[in-house]
Amino acid sequence: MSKSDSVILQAQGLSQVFQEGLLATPVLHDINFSLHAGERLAIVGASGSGKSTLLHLLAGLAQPSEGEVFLQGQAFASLSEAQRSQLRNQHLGFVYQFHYLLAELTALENVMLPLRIARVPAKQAQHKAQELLAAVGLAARADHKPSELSGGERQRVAIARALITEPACILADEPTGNLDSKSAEQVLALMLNLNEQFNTALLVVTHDLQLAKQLGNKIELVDGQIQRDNDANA
Ligand SMILES: Nc1ncnc2c1ncn2[C@@H]1O[C@H](COP(=O)(O)OP(=O)(O)OP(=O)(O)O)[C@@H](O)[C@H]1O
Repeated sequence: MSKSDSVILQAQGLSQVFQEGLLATPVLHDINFSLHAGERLAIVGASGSGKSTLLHLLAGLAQPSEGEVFLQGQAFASLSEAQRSQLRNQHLGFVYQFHYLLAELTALENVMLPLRIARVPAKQAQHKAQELLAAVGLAARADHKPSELSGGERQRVAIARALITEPACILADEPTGNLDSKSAEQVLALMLNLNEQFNTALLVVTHDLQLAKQLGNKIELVDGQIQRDNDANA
């Protein structure tokens, strides 16, 4: 895999404390790491350890109590809300446990959607969406609606949709959490393949230690802090 040294996403001294009245709940404490172009990283931790909170901060969807997140060298905190969403849309793709495809649109139309929102002409968007559906092995399902696809196929459509804007980084939250083990394996293999093919950095939040192992690099959140582990033979 060709890797460059460029840092895509950087967490610097991130802490998050949720304050409700007099009750302060510290969730994250002094989180530091960088994700480079083409790198893969799993974030694991027990339920309630702060994985989703961290993912929100990394996407610039919430403000940390302390510290900063840099996406392509730009600090989210230094930007307006509109600039933050522009930066996010330009460089990040999202894959969730539930696919969030629009029921009334075909697979092709769902994949095209981010480009249509970005006002890319329909023909161009359609061509790109067809290419990506082929890349995820679903060229023959382009005209199917989500209800006519299996769970694994829907998740592959969601991955194609996340990739269509050519993001530097995919943030995935339990991407295989809703799938049977065979579909989960296929979806993981696909993400690893796309990561190599497009050099897209891949950050996956998961409970699944097997999945984390296959990603190679792992950060474990324990008591709001990082315990790092590198699995060379993953
Ligand atoms: N807006 C909020 N206000 C107060 N507490 C919150 C808020 N959001 C999350 N928390 C608390 O922060 C802690 C971490 O939550 P988070 O959802 O990040 O954990 P998680 O590791 O993603 O959990 P899971 O694996 O169960 O999804 C939990 O104790 C949760 O109750």
